[in-house]
Amino acid sequence: MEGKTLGYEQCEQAVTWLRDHSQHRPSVGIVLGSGHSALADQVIKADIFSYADIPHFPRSTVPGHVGRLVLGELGGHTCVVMQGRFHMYEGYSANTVVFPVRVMKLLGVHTLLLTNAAGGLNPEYNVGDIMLVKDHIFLPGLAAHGPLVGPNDERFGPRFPSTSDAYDPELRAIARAVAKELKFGQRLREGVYVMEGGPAFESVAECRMLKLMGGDAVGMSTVPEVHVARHCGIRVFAISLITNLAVLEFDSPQRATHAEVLETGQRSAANIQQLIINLLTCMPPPTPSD
Ligand SMILES: O=P(O)(O)O[C@@H]1C[C@H](O)[C@@H](CO)O1
Ligand SMILES: Nc1nc2[nH]cnc2c(=O)[nH]1
Repeated sequence: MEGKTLGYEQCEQAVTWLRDHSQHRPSVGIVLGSGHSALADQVIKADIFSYADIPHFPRSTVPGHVGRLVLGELGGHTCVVMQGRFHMYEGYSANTVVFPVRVMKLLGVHTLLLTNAAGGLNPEYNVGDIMLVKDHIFLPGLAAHGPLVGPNDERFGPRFPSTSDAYDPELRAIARAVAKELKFGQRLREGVYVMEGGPAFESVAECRMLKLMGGDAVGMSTVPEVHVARHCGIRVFAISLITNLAVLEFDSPQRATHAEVLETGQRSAANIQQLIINLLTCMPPPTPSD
């Protein structure tokens, strides 16, 4: 496990660097998961930075995670877009995984839109469905392997934040209306995302357990980012693209693969992009009180 703690001062240094290198002052943050990176190509007046050039930023190591931060205009908002995220299974601590979200906070971001690729646990789900995340089960977090473990920095938020209200109901309602306009029909779902540590995909018995626990989809990310975003008062919206179906039968020949995850991501890119851009367009414009 990589051990350097990235705190408030390191966030400030990254923010200073970004403000020196871009005129954009983003109010919306977007994190693009596996196979979703093409959305960043839609950003207008884009300033594009490799993670390698930004002070204290970790490096992307996963195929499908480009490793660039894009600042510019999207859907009428000034946005900062992560073209690729960090995962705990890459060997990064939870503190490192969430560093960019804290940088976003200090940049002035008040709303965070997260995307991920996930395996469908709910038997009604199909590959290509888009699930609005209404809640989560944070398996590493339940065992104190979350980003808020350790000394609490009150400049970010309180010691004991609530997570029962993590996923903003108003943004989900707008997304449902947008999906209706886009005629997504049954492809639009709303459910519970389970985060496991990875990098191995789940065994059949594990998939069965996660389904019994109330999970609709399973993945390896997102919830650490949600925890720190809510900790520092950022409004959160998250979607999972169902890229594959969890294997729930012991004698099934089906296997989850990262190649299938990326392939489904590419096939569904247009739908995800339309949903996010239309959501941004319908989102109330940022006000100073947000
Ligand atoms: O970053 P996300 O959560 O979209 O990536 C998922 C989880 C693993 O990183 C990878 C497995 O294929 O996709
Ligand atoms: N853990 C997990 N992560 C995924 N990411 C995309 N598909 C899956 C999956 O089936 N399981």
